[in-house]
Amino acid sequence: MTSTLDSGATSDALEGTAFTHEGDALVAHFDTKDFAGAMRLLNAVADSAESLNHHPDVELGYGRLDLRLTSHEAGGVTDLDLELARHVQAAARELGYA
Ligand SMILES: C[C@H](O)[C@H](O)[C@H]1CNC2=NC(N)=NC(=O)C2=N1
Repeated sequence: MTSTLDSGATSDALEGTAFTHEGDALVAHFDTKDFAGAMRLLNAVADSAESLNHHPDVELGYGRLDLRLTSHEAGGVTDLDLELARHVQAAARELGYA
C-alpha cells in the first residue's frame, strides 16, 4: 500500500497554491466569476484526473469550484494528490483563477 503524507511533508509543495492540507486531504477553493468558468476549470481538472487515474471529490456552484484530493485506496494524502494539485493549480492559473 502506498504510504501517506502528513501536513509537514506537503507544506513546501503547497506553498503559494490554493491548496491546504486538512486531515487526510488536500483542499482548495476557486472563485471563477460564473458557472461557465467553474465548468471550464472542472473540465481541465477532469482531464488531469483521467491522465493520472487519480480523481478529486468536487463541489461545483455558480462562480466556484471546491476540490478535495485524497487517495482513497491509501487512506490519506499521497504523492498522487500532490501531483494532481500541481496540475489543478497550473490549470487554474492558465484560466485566470489563481
Ligand atoms: C481502479 C482505479 O485505478 C482506482 O480506483 C483509482 C481511481 N481513482 C482514484 N482516485 C483517488 N483519489 N483515489 C484512489 O484511490 C483512486 N483509485
